Parts: sequence; structure tokens; C-alpha cells
Amino acid sequence: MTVDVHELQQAAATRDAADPLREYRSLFHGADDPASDVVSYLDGNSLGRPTIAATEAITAAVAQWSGRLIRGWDEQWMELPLTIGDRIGSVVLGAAAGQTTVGDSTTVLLYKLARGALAMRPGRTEIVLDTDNFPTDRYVLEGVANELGLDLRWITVDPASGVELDAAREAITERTALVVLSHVAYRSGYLADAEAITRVAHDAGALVLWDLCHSVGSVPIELDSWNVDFAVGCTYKYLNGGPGSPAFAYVAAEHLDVFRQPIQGWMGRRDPFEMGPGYVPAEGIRRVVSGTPAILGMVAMQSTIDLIERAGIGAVREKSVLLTEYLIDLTGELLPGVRIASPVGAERRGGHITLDHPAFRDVTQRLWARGVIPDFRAPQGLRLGPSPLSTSFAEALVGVRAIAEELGR
Ligand SMILES: Cc1ncc(COP(=O)(O)O)c(C=O)c1O
Ligand SMILES: Nc1c(O)cccc1C(=O)C[C@H](N)C(=O)O
Repeated sequence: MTVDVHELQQAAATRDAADPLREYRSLFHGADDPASDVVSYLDGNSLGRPTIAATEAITAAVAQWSGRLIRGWDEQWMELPLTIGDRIGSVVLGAAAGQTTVGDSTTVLLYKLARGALAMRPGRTEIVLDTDNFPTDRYVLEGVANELGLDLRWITVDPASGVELDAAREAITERTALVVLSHVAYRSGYLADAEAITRVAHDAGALVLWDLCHSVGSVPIELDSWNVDFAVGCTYKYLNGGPGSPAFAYVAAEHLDVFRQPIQGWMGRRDPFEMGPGYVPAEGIRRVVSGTPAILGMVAMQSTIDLIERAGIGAVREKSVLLTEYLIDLTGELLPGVRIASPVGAERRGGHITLDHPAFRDVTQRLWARGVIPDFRAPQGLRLGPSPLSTSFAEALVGVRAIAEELGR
């Protein structure tokens, strides 16, 4: 196949020049760094790049630790999970203050919120989830169902698609206690209609718990106006919190009085430093906390939250759509024989796409060796997750051209 490489590069440069967010790229470590061995990073939905401001923030946090020592807890750290939670809530979740906290991993928060939610629907016997939800969601819910003697009602989905409204409507009944789904599917990138599915669940008297790992910081979210009950999500993807940075949990204000989570640690108790007898949950969202929160892990994400606030999540989503559309177009042009295993229409497409080809397991290894970093997802998916604030169109082109070369196209 003859492709005019120069023309492709010119077209990518034109896109970059027209990108209203182009200046954000220079705020990240590694992007356009000649010393970096990475020439195309397309895995922002597994682990975002660090911001340059994160280095300063981490250094400042260590200085605070060193200077303030144990006094840091009274002065700032006790409140930090809630203050950062409120920032995440207002900038990227559409959540009013007092409903979001940061701490634990997504996996642990899924457990805590699912158990708390299920206790609010006694007598109901089913949890609704889907067959292609992220493994941790499936495993946690399998464990919870075992513990409580509940049934799992699986929505079977095509891995190239996701949970459609009609399928949700069919699965959710008067037996459903809780619906646990991903807003953006980790494999296909399918963007679920969270608002409509939440409405269907509520009409049946059920509660919803949304996993926002692949949508937060990439797709606009309006938890309060969608009437979502519970949500969790990662902060190390599009919020650039760093490897293992703590997750967030959202509990709608209307549930906070009755919500009780199962890991009754001292940090979520009313007046923890009284160290009194018996567990009494703290007021408000603090009751989601269990043990001492990972303060240093919360530091880096704050600069990205600031950047998203400055850029506007609407502009972030616009660029994200253009990037995935560009990747889809390049696939058609440069990768004949490769199937797009993701929604092609922007309306149901989140921030990443998956390509499907039997050679991709080996191809991914060769790509990583040459500094082109997508993700491989079994059995034969190559996942491309550009980060709107740090990925350029030129970088995306370098990645797809390398895939073409490794496939011998
Ligand atoms: C949709 C989804 N849910 C949950 C997780 C798991 O989160 P963690 O390993 O941080 O608990 C991930 C990513 O790892 C994910 O993509
Ligand atoms: N959390 C991860 C990790 O600790 C190691 C490697 C990858 C990850 C991921 O985030 C995987 C990602 N959630 C996925 O959708 O596949």
C-alpha cells in the first residue's frame, strides 16, 4: 500500500496547530522529551503521565511532612481526603460538596460501597452486572454475592460493545437490589448511558453503583443531576495521580445518613481521637473512610484537577473525541485487515478504542521495545488510550504507523 507519509505528518501537524489544548502537553513530563525512550504513549487510560507540577507538589508534601511531622494531621491531612474529594466532585463528577472522598483502591471501595448499598435494599435478591465488566468488579461482586447469599444477574455483552439501555431494562427487575456497571467499558471504550440506566434502576426500586475509572477526567459526568446513588473511580488514569494513587468514592447526599460500610475502622468513626468504645459512623462522607489515608498518594492528582478545571471538561471531551476519531481513521487508512472492536459513533465511544487482530500479542511486545506504548488486552486486543491533555495528534500518528510496520503493512 502506498501512503504518503509526509502528507500524513502534515495533516497531523495541522490538527495539532488547531488544537485549543495544545499547550497543555508541555506541562507533562516525558512528552516531547528527546531523552525519553517513549515515542508514542497511548496508554493514558492505564496510567497517565506525571505533570511537572506534581514533582513540585510531592516535594512540597515531603517538606510539610518533615517540618510539621505529626502536627500535619491536625493541620491538613485529616481533611485532605474530603477536600480533594470535593475538588474531584466539582471539577469532574458534577457532584456538590460533601459526597466524595479519596482513599483505598477502587477494588476496596467497590466492596465497601456495594456492601453498604445492599444493606439498604433488604429482601431483594439480585445484583445486576455485565459479563465484560472489569475483572475486579466481577470478582468483588461474586464475593459479595457469596457472602450475602445473593444471586448475580449477568447482562451478556459483546466485548466490542457494552451495556445498552434495552439490555439493562430487561435485566433490572423488582428483584434487583443493586446495579454495578462501568460508565466506559475498559475493553471496548463503550460509553454507557449512565443517566438513563440509573433511571431504569430507580424505576424498579434498585440502587446503582457506577465504576467511573475510564470516564473520569475524560468524559463529562453529572452524578448529582443523573441522580446516581454511588460511584467509584481511579485517579491514576486521566487524573494523573501516579501508580497506585488512591481512588475516589461518591455517595449521594440523600443516602449519607443511612449508608453504613462494612470496614468499620477508627478513621471513619465519629471523633476518632476520642478512641471510645464501639463504632459510631462519622457524619457525612467521612464514614466511607476506614484507616489512615495515603496522603502522599493524593498529592499528584491535584495539579491535573486544576488543569482540567482550567481547560474545561467539555474541551477535554472534544479533544478526546477527535483523538479517537483520528485513530479510527488512521486504522482504516494504515491497518487493512484490523478490526475496530469499539463503538465507531462518538456518542457511545469513551476516551479509548480497541483494535483486534490475531498478531497483536506479539506486536505489542515489539511496540513496547521500540517506545510505542499501547496496552494489550487478551485475547487479541490492542487498546489505544490517548490522554486529551498530553497526547498530540503527531504522537498518535507515530503509534499507528509503528503498528502498521509491525504488522508488515
Ligand atoms: C473499570 C476499572 N475498575 C476497576 C479497576 C481496578 O482498580 P484498582 O486496581 O485500582 O483497585 C480498573 C483498573 O485497574 C478499571 O479499569
Ligand atoms: N491498575 C493497573 C495496574 O496496577 C497495573 C497495570 C494496569 C493497570 C490498569 O489500570 C489496568 C486498567 N484498569 C485496564 O482497564 O486494563
